[in-house]
Amino acid sequence: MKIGFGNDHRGFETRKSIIGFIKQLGHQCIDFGSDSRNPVDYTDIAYAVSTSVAKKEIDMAVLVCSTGMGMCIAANKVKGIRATFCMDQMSAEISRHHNHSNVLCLSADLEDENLMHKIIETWLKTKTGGGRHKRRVDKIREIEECHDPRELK
Ligand SMILES: O=C(CO)[C@H](O)[C@H](O)[C@H](O)COP(=O)(O)O
Repeated sequence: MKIGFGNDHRGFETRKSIIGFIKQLGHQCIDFGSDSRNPVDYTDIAYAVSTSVAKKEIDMAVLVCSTGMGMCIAANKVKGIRATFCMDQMSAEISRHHNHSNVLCLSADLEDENLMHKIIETWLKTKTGGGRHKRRVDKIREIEECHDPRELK
């Protein structure tokens, strides 16, 4: 598969190892940066990577920032993106099987390299579930299509 990767300055230290690991698993890895310790806004990286997933230029993507949370919030603003923040293999598996996650967000400061690799491997190999899981993900798509926040009182 074609897997995107993006990090901000806080994720810089992990990038080499993660890109290498994704390739080692037999995937193509498309690097969206940032290849520098200079501060960069996680929003810009998350937007570029998520847009590429939404346009189906790439299949899925991994994002890393300090906590993984900023990347996750920004990625989920892009239509078609189901970004999940995972801290263990079980949440990685469920986020794929139940929620059809297409962007995985990781924390450079709370997860070590070995754990990140295990999470990525599990996430990439887990297939999306059908039945009730697909029905619920279809409902997420409906919310995305129809929800107008101006209707909220
Ligand atoms: O959004 C975040 C926190 O949830 C990201 O982890 C960023 O990496 C972090 O905010 C960057 O912080 P910095 O003090 O500007 O390095």
